[in-house]
Amino acid sequence: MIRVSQLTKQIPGGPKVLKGISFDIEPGEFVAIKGASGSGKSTLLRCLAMRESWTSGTYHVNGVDILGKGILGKIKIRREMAYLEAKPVLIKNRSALKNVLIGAVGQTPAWRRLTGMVRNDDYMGAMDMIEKVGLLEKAHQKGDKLSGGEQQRVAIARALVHGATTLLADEPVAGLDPHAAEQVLADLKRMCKIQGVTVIAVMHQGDWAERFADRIIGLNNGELVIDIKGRRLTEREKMLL
Ligand SMILES: Nc1ncnc2c1ncn2[C@@H]1O[C@H](COP(=O)(O)OP(=O)(O)OP(=O)(O)O)[C@@H](O)[C@H]1O
Repeated sequence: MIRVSQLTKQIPGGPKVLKGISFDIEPGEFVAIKGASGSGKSTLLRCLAMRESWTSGTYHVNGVDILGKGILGKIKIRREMAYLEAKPVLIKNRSALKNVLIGAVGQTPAWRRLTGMVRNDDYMGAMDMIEKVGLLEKAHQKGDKLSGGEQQRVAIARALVHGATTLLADEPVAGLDPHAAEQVLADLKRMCKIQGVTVIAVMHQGDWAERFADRIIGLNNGELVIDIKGRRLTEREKMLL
């Protein structure tokens, strides 16, 4: 379980971007973060990924005090949680399969990324995951020949093959056409349901959050103003975001 208590983020000499945010997230939940531009969504996600320092608050993952553990806490987060950017960074001249096998920066040793060397028995796991994200027929296509949605699905497969149990995705369907966006979100949902993967995704545009997420957390000016499960936002709640 992910337990965040009183997370505050003050930019030195600047604004207080997050103001006492608290929530618990169970394994296998698909949580969407909504809020207007500048409300603090990306900062919250980066704090969960430990890519941004916390000004105050406590952060427990499966009972481990992440902030109390210093660098070891950061390593645990990097190992167990994958941060997916809106535009995933793939190695352009390597196939989807190689990209999944080699892993992302921070997940895989540099020598392995540079040489592209992989163990034979890793292939099976990677192909399984590529099949789960519906890209079996594109497994040997080069990274730069994949569409935006396919690249995002390779990034999801890559994160899961390398042991991530939580995906932190910042606008994973931004810039995708509706069909591709639907495929990416359906993949994420399937991973939650079948594999028990936890997904926390910034999804402000359209009604994607209502359609795919189990739960919506809403931010307004750095404060958590909405936390609902299993239903759509009411008109009044939409006005808060
Ligand atoms: N390093 C920083 N220095 C100064 N201000 C910052 C910094 N990081 C974030 N902010 C400010 O904090 C606020 C929240 O930023 P954040 O990127 O988290 O918002 P967001 O909700 O993700 O916005 P968007 O939907 O536009 O991406 C913004 O007003 C932003 O300008």
